[in-house]
Amino acid sequence: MDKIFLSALSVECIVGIWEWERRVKQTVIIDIEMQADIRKAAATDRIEDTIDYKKVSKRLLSFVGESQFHLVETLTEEIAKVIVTEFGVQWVKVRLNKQGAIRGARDVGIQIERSAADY
Ligand SMILES: Nc1nc2c(c(=O)[nH]1)N=C([C@H](O)[C@@H](O)CO)CN2
Repeated sequence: MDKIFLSALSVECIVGIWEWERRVKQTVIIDIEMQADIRKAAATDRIEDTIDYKKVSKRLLSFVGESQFHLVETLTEEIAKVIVTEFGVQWVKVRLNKQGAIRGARDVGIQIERSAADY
């Protein structure tokens, strides 16, 4: 399975369950893997024949940056739904890291895999 990946996309957003987190944006770091058959685009050399990862990154920067979810679970799920439903991706893996959220731990977050059949 060919994949297009986008690693360490850093976005500031409102995410958290504590009162201060509803007012102060925090940084989440997002890793994406998308199933993609890259052979047609490789043969035609046309961006129209593949998933434009720039468009995906711009959409995620906007969606996540404007989001105000409480749980990282909800934010991660909604990111996967945007990618599958808006970009015609058949399978996606999303890993969301809320770095620094837990004292003594560098990383904490969620990793999910979703397919078009899930929506
Ligand atoms: N499973 C989860 N546990 C916790 C979350 C979360 O989003 N999912 N969030 C928090 C706090 O917002 C924390 O990130 C900041 O102190 C705690 N537990």
